[in-house]
Amino acid sequence: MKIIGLTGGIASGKSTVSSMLQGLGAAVIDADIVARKIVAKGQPALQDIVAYFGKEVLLESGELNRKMLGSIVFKDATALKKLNEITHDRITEEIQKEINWYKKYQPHRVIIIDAALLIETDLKDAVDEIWLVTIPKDQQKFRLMERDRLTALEAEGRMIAQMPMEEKLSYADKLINNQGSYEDLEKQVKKLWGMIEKT
Ligand SMILES: CC(C)(COP(=O)(O)OP(=O)(O)OC[C@H]1O[C@@H](n2cnc3c(N)ncnc32)[C@H](O)[C@@H]1O)[C@@H](O)C(=O)NCCC(=O)NCCS
Ligand SMILES: Nc1ncnc2c1ncn2[C@@H]1O[C@H](COP(=O)(O)OP(=O)(O)OP(=O)(O)O)[C@@H](O)[C@H]1O
Repeated sequence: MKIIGLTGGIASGKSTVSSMLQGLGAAVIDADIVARKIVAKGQPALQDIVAYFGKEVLLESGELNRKMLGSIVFKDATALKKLNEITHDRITEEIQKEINWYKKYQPHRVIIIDAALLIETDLKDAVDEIWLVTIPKDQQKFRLMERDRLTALEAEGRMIAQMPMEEKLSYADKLINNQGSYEDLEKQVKKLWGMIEKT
């Protein structure tokens, strides 16, 4: 079983690529979904978040107010660092558990770990290969603003919270260029999938 780390900046197209790979037969673990799971109501990570950020970051239901926490951390590097300290080890641990579950109960030839912060965290050590989705900054910003209905300033805040793409290049085993159409993207994904099938 091969474990591939699929990474790239926010809104570069990772989820689009991972759903294409899922269609071709890969199992996908999405770090954003895992990140939601570990801050669910009653989880220790949520208690740590409330202890640091205060009850204001909770909705009336007692769940995390993600929009509010996002608006705090993506314009305050110290707050983001604290949130990362609370969440990252727990996310990596949960992903490792999910990998083990797949190995035991539902073996797949390929598992994709879809994670924006794969290189920035210990997750890079859990994968056999790193695939990087690349996109020019302007296009990334445009797609991010469109998808999440963000202002230019909000989009920039999220983009600069991540390692620049140029720095990620040296970690990548394969590059996927998402500058073109969905069809261009799918062609590249199918080609990479074909290469795995041959190994
Ligand atoms: C700040 C939070 C509450 C905002 O929630 P929201 O629902 O608005 O966004 P969502 O979780 O869907 O993330 C969207 C994208 O933002 C980017 N992002 C998320 N967290 C971070 C972070 N800590 N640093 C940099 N970029 C991040 C990623 O590209 C991610 O795909 C949430 O992102 C969070 O809890 N982040 C900390 C956990 C984490 O690092 N998750 C990313 C795992 S790879
Ligand atoms: N080739 C493409 N042409 C046009 N739009 C695209 C293309 N690829 C992706 N998109 C769009 O760009 C946006 C970002 O893509 P996607 O959600 O896959 O990014 P992501 O890297 O998973 O983001 P995140 O880091 O937030 O999880 C989405 O609205 C998606 O539909």
